[in-house]
Amino acid sequence: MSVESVQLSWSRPISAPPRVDRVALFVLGKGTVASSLLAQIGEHKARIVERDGLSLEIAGVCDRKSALFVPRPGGLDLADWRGALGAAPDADPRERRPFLDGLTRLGSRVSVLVDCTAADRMETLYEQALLRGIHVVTANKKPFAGSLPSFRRLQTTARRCRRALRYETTVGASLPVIETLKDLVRTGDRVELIEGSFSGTLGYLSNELLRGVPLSTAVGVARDRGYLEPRPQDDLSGVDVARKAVILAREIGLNLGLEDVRLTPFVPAELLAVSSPESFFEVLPTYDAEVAATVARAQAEGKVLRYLARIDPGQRRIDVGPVAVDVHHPAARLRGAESFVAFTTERYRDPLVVQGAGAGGALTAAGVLADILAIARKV
Ligand SMILES: NC(=O)C1=CN([C@@H]2O[C@H](COP(=O)(O)OP(=O)(O)OC[C@H]3O[C@@H](n4cnc5c(N)ncnc54)[C@H](OP(=O)(O)O)[C@@H]3O)[C@@H](O)[C@H]2O)C=CC1
Ligand SMILES: N[C@@H](CC=O)C(=O)O
Repeated sequence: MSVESVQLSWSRPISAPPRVDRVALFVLGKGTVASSLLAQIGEHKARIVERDGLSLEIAGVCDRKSALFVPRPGGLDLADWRGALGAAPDADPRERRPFLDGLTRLGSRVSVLVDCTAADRMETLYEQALLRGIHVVTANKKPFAGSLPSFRRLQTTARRCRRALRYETTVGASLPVIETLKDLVRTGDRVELIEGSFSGTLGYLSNELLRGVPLSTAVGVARDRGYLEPRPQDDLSGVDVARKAVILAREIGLNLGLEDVRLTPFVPAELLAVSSPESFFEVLPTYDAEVAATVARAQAEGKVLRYLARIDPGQRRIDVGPVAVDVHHPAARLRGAESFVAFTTERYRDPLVVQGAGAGGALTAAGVLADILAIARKV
């Protein structure tokens, strides 16, 4: 290369205006996580343009009943997205393909389907998105803890289509649990044990029960703070923790599913038989005394009640349930809605521990946003 051509190629980027790439998002859900995500995008949009050269545009948003698609540069006006969605026509949640096609037609540099629901059978929609060149970011655990063949097919489709499928927030909200585990596996470490307290909600409830707060009161506060699953029975049955454990187990190559988890619920089984969330909240106070007595028994023995998960790859075994731990146990020190995940590996004989608040709309939304930005910055 001549001196002249080097000077030319240097002078161009310095004088050119910084490039801004459009990132089109289609958001599923308008609940705790989705609404925090839209608020955060609205608040940080200008800074993200300036710092990362990325213009995040909401091309569409939907709930169970309606869907709104805004096929114009700039996307949805975030000042009144709720009103606009409220006025949008009804749309069958099983038929989202036209929105995916619309998203690809926008011609943005990056398109992302963002799932902030806990809906079943989203695997099909994710595959349809990936096949159209759309990346997927999701907080929904079900597609990763459900049918093993569907989960593996999804991973293969993402790889084949060279599109990202990111689900960091499915375990520990915005805590860097999944990427940490992926890095251990990618770099050839051997995971010997994964243990921890995977539920922000159950961590919070355990702490409140220890302070003498009735279960029903504590669950009400957890709901108001946005910690609970859309179906609170999923938290209190331990199924939400079991899903997280299955997700982590599959990351280390274990072909296990929910049916393999040895699960003991957080609350008496009869309470979990109540089907709707509304009736669940009604009958909850009936169980306050029984749950308080269990906590008191552990306290009388100088122990602390925690809800823990343990994944033992050697035994191909997952255990999830309440454990009365010694006061020196790492889980005994957790505060508020904190979670922790400890990885014992060939390299980390003293476990590598990820710990911090593990639930809540703002934190989870920040994790979803981080996943979106990680994709857009790479493309
Ligand atoms: N809250 C938290 O701390 C964390 C949550 N998560 C996960 O994030 C997801 C969302 O949680 P959260 O925001 O708290 O739940 P919410 O109940 O607040 O919101 C769920 C939203 O999903 C919408 N929805 C349900 N089914 C569909 C569908 N088929 N198509 C479009 N929209 C649908 C609901 O619509 P409608 O409004 O019509 O009912 C609702 O707006 C869950 O999977 C949860 O496990 C993950 C980590 C932490
Ligand atoms: N309900 C869940 C939310 C995050 O996954 C929890 O409390 O951990």
